Amino acid sequence: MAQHFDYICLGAGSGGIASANRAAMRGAKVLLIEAKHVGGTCVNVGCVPKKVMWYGAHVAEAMNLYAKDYGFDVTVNKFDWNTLVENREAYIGRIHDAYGRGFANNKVTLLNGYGRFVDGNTIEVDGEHYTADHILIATGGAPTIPNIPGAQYGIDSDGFFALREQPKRVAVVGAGYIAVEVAGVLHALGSETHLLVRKHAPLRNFDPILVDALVDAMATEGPTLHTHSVPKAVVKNADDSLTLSLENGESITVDCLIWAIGRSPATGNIGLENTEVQLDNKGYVITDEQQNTTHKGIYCVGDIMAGGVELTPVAVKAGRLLSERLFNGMTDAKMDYNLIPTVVFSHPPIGTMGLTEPEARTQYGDDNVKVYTSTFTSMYTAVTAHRQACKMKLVCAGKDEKVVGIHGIGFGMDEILQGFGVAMKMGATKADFDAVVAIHPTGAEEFVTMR
Ligand SMILES: Cc1cc2nc3c(=O)[nH]c(=O)nc-3n(C[C@H](O)[C@H](O)[C@H](O)COP(=O)(O)OP(=O)(O)OC[C@H]3O[C@@H](n4cnc5c(N)ncnc54)[C@H](O)[C@@H]3O)c2cc1C
Repeated sequence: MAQHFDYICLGAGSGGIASANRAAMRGAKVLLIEAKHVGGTCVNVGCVPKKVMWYGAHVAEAMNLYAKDYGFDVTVNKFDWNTLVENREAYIGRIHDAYGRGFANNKVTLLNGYGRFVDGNTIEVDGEHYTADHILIATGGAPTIPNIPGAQYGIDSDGFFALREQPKRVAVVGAGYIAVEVAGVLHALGSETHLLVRKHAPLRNFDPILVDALVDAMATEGPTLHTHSVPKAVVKNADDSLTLSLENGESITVDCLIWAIGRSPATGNIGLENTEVQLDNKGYVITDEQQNTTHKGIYCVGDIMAGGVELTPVAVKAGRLLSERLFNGMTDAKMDYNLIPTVVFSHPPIGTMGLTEPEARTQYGDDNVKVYTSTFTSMYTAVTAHRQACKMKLVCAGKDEKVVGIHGIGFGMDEILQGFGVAMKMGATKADFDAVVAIHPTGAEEFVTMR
């Protein structure tokens, strides 16, 4: 006989865990099903290992680019990739343990296995049936591999985190933030790194000030950027190296090829044909603004949601709000997908929120947009031979100069943005920004002193 629960969460990634825990805290009997590792993409092959590698890259940059001018006579005998990876995985292990304690405290039942819908109320895992009044789909996504000859010789971002040896020469293909971050880390840690993008620059949808500054930083610091580079085929050579040929006739030979060209939703094999859940033409689950799918009693949050924003805190917040609605009487609870701040852990890091300048000009008209910018040398690098620029922009709209976009690239930007996000969410104007006394000397103070 099927075991019955109030709520089943399919997928124990960012969204599933957050929703399961919150539902259980509100008294629901919850089953959380996970096919691989608790924590999903973010904890195992996303944000967490990525940020650890980025910190590793920071240490390398501090020693290689800056230490000397701060008076340190540093001799680096070697860098042991495996030590970094082992310490990273041990940390992830501790996060897994913490999840386990959380589930025990909240009385969430965790089931290891691959779940499929049998019908709108039933999930099957390894031949057993589990029923629930409410079911959440939070199965996330997976990296996309291009459909070209020899593509299988490359690895994806999951494969990057599985590397137990540092590649000597590596090509990262992709123009999104994952490609930029992976390439930046490998370069800083000492791999000869090539970043190949289809068009004229990476992160093309970001504000131009960020794109231009990132391209400038790559030109002086690396990795080597190859623009207008569309992959055509990959060949494995006798010495195990890989030659990637491009549609523009060029080719590049490396030891490791990483595809970072985007992600696809994990909706293909979960039995949705046995429900009335509708997908869009790319396979993402269609929901309304309260995370309801087209099948009553089935919900969806996170990376597989059509029109969503593929970030961990978005999945977490949507999952929690859904549980508050279903199990705590907050009938109006819904996620606000507007004005979501985000950071790219590039070198230097990028922080961005709201409209880019071109978007604001289209939305409000040229006459109603005023832009403030600031360019300076990050003080961290002001005393060193190697200088690094910091660039910031405020995009303001209307007579009251409401801040509708905030963009920055430079040292510390990853930690700067969150507080400004609060201000923007509250509808702050340029005058509100100016009314705040600057914190000196910081990079952040530029955002409240722009003329
Ligand atoms: C390299 C990389 C770096 C990233 N960096 C950041 C970052 O810095 N900041 C940020 O906010 N976001 C980042 N992200 C994005 C972030 O990881 C995702 O937005 C987030 O994990 C989405 O959560 P989710 O719950 O939708 O799905 P996931 O976290 O992907 O979880 C889905 C889970 O469902 C499981 N599953 C799938 N199908 C089934 C099934 N049938 N049965 C049982 N279980 C199943 C999967 O195994 C997985 O564990 C990064 C992603 C990548 C790939």
